[in-house]
Amino acid sequence: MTTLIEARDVEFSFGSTPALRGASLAVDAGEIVAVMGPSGSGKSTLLHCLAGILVPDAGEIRFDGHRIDTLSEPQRSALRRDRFGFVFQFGQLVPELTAAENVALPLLLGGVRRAEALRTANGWLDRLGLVGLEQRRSGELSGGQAQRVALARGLVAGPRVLFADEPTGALDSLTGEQVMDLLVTAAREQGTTVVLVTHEPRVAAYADREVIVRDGRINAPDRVAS
Ligand SMILES: Nc1ncnc2c1ncn2[C@@H]1O[C@H](COP(=O)(O)OP(=O)(O)OP(=O)(O)O)[C@@H](O)[C@H]1O
Repeated sequence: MTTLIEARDVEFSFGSTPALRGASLAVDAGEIVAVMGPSGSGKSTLLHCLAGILVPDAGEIRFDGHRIDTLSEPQRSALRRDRFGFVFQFGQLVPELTAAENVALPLLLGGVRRAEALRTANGWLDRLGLVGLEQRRSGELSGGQAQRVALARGLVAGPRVLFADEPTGALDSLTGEQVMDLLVTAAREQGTTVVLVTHEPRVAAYADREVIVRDGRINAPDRVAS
């Protein structure tokens, strides 16, 4: 297996509050990893460092063998746009845009023409069971529907890595499991690597592997020796 994303001895503080205190983790290409741990242990901060949103105070982050923590903000922003997809707890759809336009957004930002971007977006909405809702705005969707739109937007550009931070956190358990089913199926079909932050064991059970963050460190061995 090839390591696709790696954190080595990563430290990060918000002012005087340490959030990561020497976190190390390696995720293989195509792997689905659930990051678990108590509230405030550093899960979201770790995800943000792995995704090049936050820059660690110390340690290294590698994507595909290359350091990303040393890149400039425009370079990291381009990397996020071109290689990574994101799904957050509250879909964070743009309320003024339709479902199809929301899904098309990453393609439009990547320079794809509008008609083609919307065609691809509609294909994803279809795949995630949202036919007929293409023209709805986020205020006209249920929580589960909005989260499926957010998932479509996270996957539409064919990212190498999907970063999902509590993607089912705002959903009831049945709707959450439907979203996880769709997420895992789509990721496996595309070979997309997934880093999933969750505090719900039922959600983590969809992953290939669980790691536990405690006090800013990865507590469990991040890999079972084979
Ligand atoms: N923007 C911020 N400003 C200041 N402190 C922060 C900020 N974000 C997080 N922290 C602190 O950093 C530590 C780690 O937070 P983080 O959000 O990574 O934890 P988490 O494990 O994802 O928590 P939860 O499960 O509650 O979402 C906590 O002590 C938190 O209070």
